[in-house]
Amino acid sequence: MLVDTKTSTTLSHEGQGTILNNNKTPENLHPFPAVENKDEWALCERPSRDEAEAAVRTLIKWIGDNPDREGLLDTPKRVVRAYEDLYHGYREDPSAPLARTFEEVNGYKDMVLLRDVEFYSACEHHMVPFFGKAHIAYYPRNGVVGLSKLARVIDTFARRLQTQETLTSQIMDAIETTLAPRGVALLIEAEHMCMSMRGVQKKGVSTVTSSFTGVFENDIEKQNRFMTLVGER
Ligand SMILES: Nc1nc2c(ncn2[C@@H]2O[C@H](COP(=O)(O)OP(=O)(O)OP(=O)(O)O)[C@@H](O)[C@H]2O)c(=O)[nH]1
Ligand SMILES: [Zn+2]
Repeated sequence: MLVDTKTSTTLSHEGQGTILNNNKTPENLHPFPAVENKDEWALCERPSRDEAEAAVRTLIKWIGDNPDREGLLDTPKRVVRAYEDLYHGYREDPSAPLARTFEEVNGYKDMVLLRDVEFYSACEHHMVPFFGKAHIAYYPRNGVVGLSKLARVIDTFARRLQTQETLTSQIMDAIETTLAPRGVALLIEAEHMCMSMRGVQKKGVSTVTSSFTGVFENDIEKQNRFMTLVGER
């Protein structure tokens, strides 16, 4: 627990965000929560742009360079702008893309599969990229969803600080909760740069996570069909 003396607000650093324990609602809150810790994210406070840029200057000095030399003068601004792009998932509602479904599909009820959806994320331990492909399939219940919307859900969660396991489970939860299909299958394969360019330095390791719900869960044949359609790796 930390106490912010400027505002006399009690802050806690448990979980993914800074939690304001009073009932005030500052204007600069991050708007959209991850599915499983909704209350926590709804209360996550955002520092000012100036504070974020000052933090980048500090890191430049920490690594041993001079933030006042010409080539680095605008770098804090660029980094903060790049972070807005790289971490845009924090400002997006993961359930929004799935809100609209199409029922006029002539009764189509079989599997819909998106194969090889490229994504980029960053590991929450080192803030270093991990990237790869997601393969996602579902059996429609009441209608189908626009294909790009499933890719948007993947990006909304990928563009946050993540572990691959959490990413997998959050994508599944969002689809289950919002679309409520008869079943969902998800396979994610990714390379973690924190394992290849630093630390243990093992290049080319593919980490694979998977999750099956609904009609996929206890049906090995459906799981095998999904894996066959995804293709031999
Ligand atoms: N389970 C899981 N681990 C991850 C993921 N991304 C990175 N890691 C691992 O997170 C671990 C963090 O380990 P720590 O021992 O706390 O940190 P560290 O001292 O920097 O570890 P090294 O990476 O081994 O140098 C490492 O083993 C990483 O490979 C992920 O998505 N899921
Ligand atoms: Zn890492």
